[in-house]
Amino acid sequence: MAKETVRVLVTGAAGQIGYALVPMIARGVMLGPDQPVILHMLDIPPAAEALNGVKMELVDAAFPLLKGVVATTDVVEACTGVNIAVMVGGFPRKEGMERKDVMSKNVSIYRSQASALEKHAAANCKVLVVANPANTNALILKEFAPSIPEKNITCLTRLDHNRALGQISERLNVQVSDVKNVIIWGNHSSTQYPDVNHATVKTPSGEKSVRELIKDDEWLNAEFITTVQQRGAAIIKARKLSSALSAASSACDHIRDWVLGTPEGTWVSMGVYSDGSYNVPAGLIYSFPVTCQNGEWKIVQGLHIDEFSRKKLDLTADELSEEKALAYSCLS
Ligand SMILES: NC(=O)C1=CN([C@@H]2O[C@H](COP(=O)(O)OP(=O)(O)OC[C@H]3O[C@@H](n4cnc5c(N)ncnc54)[C@H](O)[C@@H]3O)[C@@H](O)[C@H]2O)C=CC1
Ligand SMILES: O=C([O-])CC(=O)C(=O)O
Repeated sequence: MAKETVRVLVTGAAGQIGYALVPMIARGVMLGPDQPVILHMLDIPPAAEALNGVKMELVDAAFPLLKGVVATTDVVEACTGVNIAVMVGGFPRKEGMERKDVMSKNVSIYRSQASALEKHAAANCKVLVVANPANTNALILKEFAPSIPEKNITCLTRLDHNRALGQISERLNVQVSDVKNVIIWGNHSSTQYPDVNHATVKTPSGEKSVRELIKDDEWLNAEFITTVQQRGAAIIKARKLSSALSAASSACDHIRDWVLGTPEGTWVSMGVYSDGSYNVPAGLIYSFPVTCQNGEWKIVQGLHIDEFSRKKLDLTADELSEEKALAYSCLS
């Protein structure tokens, strides 16, 4: 039997991530090759003409799974009936800025869009915030949409997770698909902690730990971590624009695994509302290792956290607490 059509909202759809993301969704990369979709695309009036151009290209591409396109600058029309909301709209940082430098502009957008989603989205709508500062925008969205269950509001750290997999695979000269269970803890910022202590690689002689194979703790505890933390800035330096295709692809990975489930024995990183696991303060949107089943994520429990890691988990939590305070000061 054909599946019921799913409505997917992409905000900031005329921007560069939007341009990479909407064709992926229309091709089934996000929700599967048998899932029909209707795309809702929102942008602001100065981008209306460009947004219409994206809509024209979607029509021209004749995607079999694409059952309709709503392209609008009206937030209510954009949010009405959506099952999945990917929040990309906002102001990206430029070279030399930290992600929190775009705070005041973006938190006020997320506050107003929270209300529209709360009132008009489908019940049980799943929300992924991509726009920076991603964790804090998601927290603001959660606080100003109290009737959306907190488990439905997440932010993107899958790009950082995928970057960590990529660095390990390059270093070991193995397929990226054979590396798994890295963890991104904390903020989608330069304080995030990419942790390989539980990561493994599939080898012809079975699964081996990444530390055992790399045999270079100095590299793993320093250069590897800063490379992943600074990758966004490195892309901006190289492209003069922030990452787009990798962000779009990772957003698809995030939603796909959330909706369709993570493979047995594999976890992924998602920014989710902290329940105090691993002594991370409750009330922050913090990136944890999660597994997903039946459309629900669950934080992986019981992983050993050594002293080095503990400090890093706390440092990025402290930054998120500061961001939360700063966001509230921008709103008042
Ligand atoms: N979490 C992550 O891993 C990543 C996050 N990002 C963030 O994603 C966001 C988007 O990046 P790009 O697509 O490169 O930026 P962009 O500037 O190309 O596109 C942003 C779009 O949002 C639109 N927009 C602005 N205000 C809006 C509003 N109130 N409602 C709807 N649309 C609005 C703009 O008109 C523009 O079309 C940025 O905040 C960027 O920093 C980027 C890469 C990775
Ligand atoms: O660095 C930026 O501003 C864009 C981003 O979030 C990333 O590439 O991780």
